[in-house]
Amino acid sequence: MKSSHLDNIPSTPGKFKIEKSQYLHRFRWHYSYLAKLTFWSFVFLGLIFIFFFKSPPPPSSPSSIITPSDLSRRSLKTRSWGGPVWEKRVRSSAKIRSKSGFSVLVTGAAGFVGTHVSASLKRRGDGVLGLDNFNDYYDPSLKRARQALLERSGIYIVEGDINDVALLKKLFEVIPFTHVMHLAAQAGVRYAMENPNSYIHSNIAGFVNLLEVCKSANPQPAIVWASSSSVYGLNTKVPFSEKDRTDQPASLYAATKKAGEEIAHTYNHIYGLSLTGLRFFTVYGPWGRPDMAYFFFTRDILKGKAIPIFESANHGTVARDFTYIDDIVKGCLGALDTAEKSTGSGGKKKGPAQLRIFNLGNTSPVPVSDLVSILEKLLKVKAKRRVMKLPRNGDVPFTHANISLAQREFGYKPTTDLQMGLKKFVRWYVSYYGSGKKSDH
Ligand SMILES: O=C(O)[C@H]1O[C@H](OP(=O)(O)OP(=O)(O)OC[C@H]2O[C@@H](n3ccc(=O)[nH]c3=O)[C@H](O)[C@@H]2O)[C@H](O)[C@@H](O)[C@H]1O
Repeated sequence: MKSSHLDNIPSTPGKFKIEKSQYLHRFRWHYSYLAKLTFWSFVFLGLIFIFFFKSPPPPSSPSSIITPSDLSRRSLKTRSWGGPVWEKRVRSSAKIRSKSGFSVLVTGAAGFVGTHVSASLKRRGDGVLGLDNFNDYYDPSLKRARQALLERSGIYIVEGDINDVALLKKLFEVIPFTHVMHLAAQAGVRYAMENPNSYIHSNIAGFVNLLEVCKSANPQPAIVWASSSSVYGLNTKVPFSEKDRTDQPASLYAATKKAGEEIAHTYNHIYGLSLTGLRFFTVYGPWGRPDMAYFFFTRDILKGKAIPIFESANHGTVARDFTYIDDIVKGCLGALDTAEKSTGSGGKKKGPAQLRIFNLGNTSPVPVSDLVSILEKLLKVKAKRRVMKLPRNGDVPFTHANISLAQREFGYKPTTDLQMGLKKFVRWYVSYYGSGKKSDH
């Protein structure tokens, strides 16, 4: 094809010298070609240098078992655990300081319930080691603040995931834990529609990993773990009793907690693990979870932002058996104190072991609109209420606990009503975030 006249027009007008010799032209072309080649060779070598010398070194393996989840985790991040200094920290945190105290591994220790339970155990002289992956389901700076709080009382939180088998094995190698308080989980009922896999990852895969390590440990620990009131799902019989059916979960969250209860049965049956599941009823209080209604209602009321208040069909009330954190902590400690030893060892069952489920609620459901009225009084700000139909997102219209079983077994008796509990929460909230309308968390 013939070139068009446009091809002969220089890109830099005025510099085009048609009379220059062919030789000079070729020399210049070669010269610039060599310069470019040298330049790009240096860039290429530089990149190779950065790749080999700056990439993180492979972790010095304190343990030999590597799982696929470890590998994917490590490809992003180097291992933050292992070594003599780390082991010393672990030992010191888990050291029992009272006669007949326990050594407890608390998973989810930087979480809301985990922080409170860890602090309480430590106060009474038990050895406590925390484990938490510090994920960003909600503001991780709140988890870091809780961590700092625990650190001040000598509790170390190992940063890691319950899916990391090598880490769990290492922890049991260093400390023969008598108990595991398993509170690490993907919480939240509505978020399950946004990120279903996170529930499978933490509440099912993570739980199984933990049980696998516990069943092989010698001695096997007794395990107390967080189930949920949400397992009652669409039940209409009130108050909810542990004997009631729990086969109608309304959310994937509830379904994973129910699955956890069945998985617990299996590990108890095959391996003799002592397992106690606690069905928590809408736990609230200082250092709580910002994804929960009472927490973000407080934030939004202070900001003057509208709050959505759900109502069920025919303008029916939506109510919860809100339970104050201190009551829940007492229930957790009661369950730990009455947990019998696991009967197996090294993966073999030696005899039947304890398997329990308890409701931990407050036994007095309160409509969500009343919760808002209490907050209005405490905050001295009128809420902008947007009443709307309960969305089909996993929420159930009401919860109400029958707590007689926990009462009988370990004297569980909640003592804080919603009015008093929210007063303590608001006091904490204001001291932590300030009462201004600027809190942007
Ligand atoms: O007991 C449990 O097993 C669960 O408790 C908690 O779930 P819930 O009881 O659903 O608490 P939470 O979200 O605070 O909603 C409270 C109320 O406000 C209503 N609600 C909620 C949001 C909203 O925008 N408007 C509203 O009216 C809503 O309809 C509800 O009536 C934990 O989050 C969960 O992890 C699990 O532990």
